[in-house]
Amino acid sequence: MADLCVERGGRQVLHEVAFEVPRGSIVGLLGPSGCGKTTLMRALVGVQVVKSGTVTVLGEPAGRPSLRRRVGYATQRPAVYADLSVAENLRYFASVLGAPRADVDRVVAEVGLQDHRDRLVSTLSGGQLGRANLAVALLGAPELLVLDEPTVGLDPVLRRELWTLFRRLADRGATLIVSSHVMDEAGRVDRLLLMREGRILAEGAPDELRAATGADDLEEAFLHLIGEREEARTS
Ligand SMILES: Nc1ncnc2c1ncn2[C@@H]1O[C@H](COP(=O)(O)OP(=O)(O)OP(=O)(O)O)[C@@H](O)[C@H]1O
Repeated sequence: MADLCVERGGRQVLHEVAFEVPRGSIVGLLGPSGCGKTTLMRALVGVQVVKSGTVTVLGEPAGRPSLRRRVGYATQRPAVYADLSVAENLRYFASVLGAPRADVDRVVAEVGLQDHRDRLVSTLSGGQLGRANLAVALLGAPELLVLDEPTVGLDPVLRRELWTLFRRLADRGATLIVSSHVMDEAGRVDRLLLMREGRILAEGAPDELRAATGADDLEEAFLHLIGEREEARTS
């Protein structure tokens, strides 16, 4: 991604964003609410109108039809049908995506919804709903997974299970871009992109960011970087 600028509602919400993501790695997109994480992800999957800049995904311009089956996207707001069961949703999306039917069982197990597969989506809890939404993105075993806050509303045990799943997928060669505003999750990724106000404030491995700022934890490192930026702006 190079020099990406995006305007929404007449206001610039991404400013010259540039970064590269190594294949087979998990990259965390971290930043406060409204900093532009979702907009950035939308640009990656090719559903965001961009003002300028280039977005290349798996060697092709973002949004190419040929990328549809190679990129999985889980939006923050669940995009599954409330009046269908979990399995019915997955069978439907599998057929739309041309994914094998056997994938339905695989993804249900991966997100831990085996006991709820025949429940109507409208009767699921928030965490179960989020996992059903995530399961759709896993259909067809895409090479790139773009996951917008996939662990929101989950208890710590489920969050840990999902991160174990993300790591397993990366070990199998998938690339994952995962957004979060929970700092304690940030340590689980290979690389972090710290965002603020539509800009990438810093990027690097969690340990590198901690070392560079002399901070004990990532929250402190983030605050340190913001402080540095403010100082540079006012001096
Ligand atoms: N449809 C829209 N029209 C106008 N402005 C928008 C629209 N969607 C988002 N924005 C603005 O763009 C900016 C970036 O929003 P975005 O959703 O990308 O942030 P985010 O970091 O994903 O936030 P959150 O963590 O709360 O989801 C915000 O200032 C937001 O108000």
